[in-house]
Amino acid sequence: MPDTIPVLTIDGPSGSGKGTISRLVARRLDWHYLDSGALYRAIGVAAGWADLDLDDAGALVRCTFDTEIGFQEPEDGDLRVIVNGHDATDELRTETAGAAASAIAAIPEVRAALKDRQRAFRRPPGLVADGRDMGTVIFPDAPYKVFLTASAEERAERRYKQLKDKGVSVTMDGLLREILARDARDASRTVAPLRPAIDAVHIDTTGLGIEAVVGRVLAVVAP
Ligand SMILES: Nc1ncnc2c1ncn2[C@@H]1O[C@H](COP(=O)(O)OP(=O)(O)OP(=O)(O)O)[C@@H](O)[C@H]1O
Ligand SMILES: Nc1ccn([C@H]2C[C@H](O)[C@@H](COP(=O)(O)O)O2)c(=O)n1
Repeated sequence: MPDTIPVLTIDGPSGSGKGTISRLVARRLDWHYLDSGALYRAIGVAAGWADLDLDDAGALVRCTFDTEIGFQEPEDGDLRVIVNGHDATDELRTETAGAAASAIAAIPEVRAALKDRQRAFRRPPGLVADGRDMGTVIFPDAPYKVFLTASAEERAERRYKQLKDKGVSVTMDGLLREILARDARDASRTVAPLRPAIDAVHIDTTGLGIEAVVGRVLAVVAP
């Protein structure tokens, strides 16, 4: 039987604004929110804690089954991610965790093991799901699909500003290289590569402010 709970999928490359926009749109719609990248990041961080080799697919698949991941959303604060009972939110947001997540996400059995956990987020009155394969693999029947992009330079600038505000020392060149490497790995893997669903609305956010993007995404749900 088709699932009648509405889902808005927001996919796109790193730094395109998926997380920021998805959270704001979910709040405006009063829908649930799934940050699917946080699940892959959590496995990456748990694998690091257990000192696992990122080339050991078997160990990473076992780690995926064994890792407990919880989300807490305080009324006025950012989403907190709890990994095996520890608040790992800040560790999850590092570039190291992002790169580990991207490597682990290329393992088909890890992706398969996370499918049902992601689909369980589909609860009334609706869900905004952000990631790389939300519209293509996890919620292919979603009635609303968006693919966000922005130039690699603008995405690197956004990340630079974000990290600088947090007091993290990085260079624009280094960030641009990391973004291009992550784009290439996420788009070239054989299972669920980063790509738009054929029925996704494309929004290029280069030069667009956050509120303008939120408005365009909301217009996809309620034209
Ligand atoms: N349209 C926009 N204009 C300017 N800055 C933006 C815009 N959208 C997002 N940002 C900023 O860019 C940074 C990265 O955004 P965000 O983390 O939402 O991207 P993302 O696509 O979820 O990245 P990742 O996939 O790596 O988690 C944040 O600091 C955010 O505030
Ligand atoms: N649906 C998803 C979500 C994330 N990933 C992988 C690929 C990303 O580089 C990495 C981190 O995601 P982010 O937090 O930056 O959105 O996790 C994926 O393959 N599929």
